[in-house]
Amino acid sequence: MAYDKELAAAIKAASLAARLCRKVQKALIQSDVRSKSGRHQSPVTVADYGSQALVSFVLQQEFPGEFSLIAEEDSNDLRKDGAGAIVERITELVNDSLTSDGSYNVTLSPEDVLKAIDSGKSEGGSQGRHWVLDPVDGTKGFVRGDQYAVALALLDRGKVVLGVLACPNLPLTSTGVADPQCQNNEVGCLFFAEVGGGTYMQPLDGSFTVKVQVSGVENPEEASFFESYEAAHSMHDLSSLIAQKLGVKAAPIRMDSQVKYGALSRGDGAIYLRFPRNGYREKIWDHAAGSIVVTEAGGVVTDAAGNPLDFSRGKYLDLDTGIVVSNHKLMPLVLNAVRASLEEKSKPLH
Ligand SMILES: Nc1ncnc2c1ncn2[C@@H]1O[C@H](COP(=O)(O)OS(=O)(=O)O)[C@@H](OP(=O)(O)O)[C@H]1O
Ligand SMILES: [Mg+2]
Ligand SMILES: [Mg+2]
Ligand SMILES: [Mg+2]
Repeated sequence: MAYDKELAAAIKAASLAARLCRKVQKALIQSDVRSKSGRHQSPVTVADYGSQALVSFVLQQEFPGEFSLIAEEDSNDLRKDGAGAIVERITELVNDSLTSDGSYNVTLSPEDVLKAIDSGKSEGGSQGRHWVLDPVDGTKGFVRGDQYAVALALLDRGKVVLGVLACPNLPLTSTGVADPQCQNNEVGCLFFAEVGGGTYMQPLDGSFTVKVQVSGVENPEEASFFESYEAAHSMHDLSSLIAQKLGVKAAPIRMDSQVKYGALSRGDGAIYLRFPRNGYREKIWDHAAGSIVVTEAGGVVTDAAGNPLDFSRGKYLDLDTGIVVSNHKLMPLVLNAVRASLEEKSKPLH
């Protein structure tokens, strides 16, 4: 396939980053978590920075000279007075991960780490190739001890051509995967997809691979749906109205991050509804890897009006109100319910 070399490098980078995150989540201490400066404060941890430095370093080693990365974090807060100790801690984590892997015989300095983090400042767009990274997607979930993902994708001329989602806390076994190799209690999955090649899942150690498919459910009454764990990230009252109109019986599955896309790609549920509050602009790194993982598994990802997501316009996805995911059979029904619910919500109260 056309992007096999890139896919192998992405799997390697995301697996290493996932191992780093796992180590941090196990030992998470108060000083590892900071609030990002700026108007919309959100948490960021040594794992977010360490993961971004590691993925950026590995990709630059594998593809020297032709490197463009759009990633969530930057080193601004790490270059402020008093951040020395945290930069040391990140550097140590990154070097430990590189040593444990063994394929790169290097020790990075704190400045190398800061530079690696800052090489994620590309603007993306519709020309050329760009890597897209969310080093820890679902940082709130990560801090809570719940679900999170390392999400890495490649854009080629504005289209997502491969995606890797490492989900260190997602159990391998699901109701949707009837493979005897998966019948254990192991936790930690990696999903990967290349355009035209389908979607696959592995345990984090890569010891086996299974092809996955989205749910084939056609009757919405039998479908269950995913939404954000955080009520501030998606309007739960709106998704509940949509589910009611569809006749969905099951309670929503609330889960942090793009792990929702991974779980959906193997049929754990059939629908994902995401409705951020007015004014929120979606970033490409929150959906690029997840969307190809679902579409290559036979699903559809659109905005609330049914339009495909456009990853070619820079770091934002400019879209109509929300993101909706399901299989092809359910999609028209889901979009009708979305339309009806949005209309109902926008009617003035008497
Ligand atoms: N206000 C608001 N509205 C919508 N979305 C927001 C908002 N604030 C943040 N974010 C982004 O949501 C990312 C977390 O993904 P989810 O929303 O799927 O997970 S969660 O269940 O809400 O934690 C989260 O990703 P990370 O920052 O990588 O954790 C954010 O990019
Ligand atoms: Mg964040
Ligand atoms: Mg994110
Ligand atoms: Mg993030």
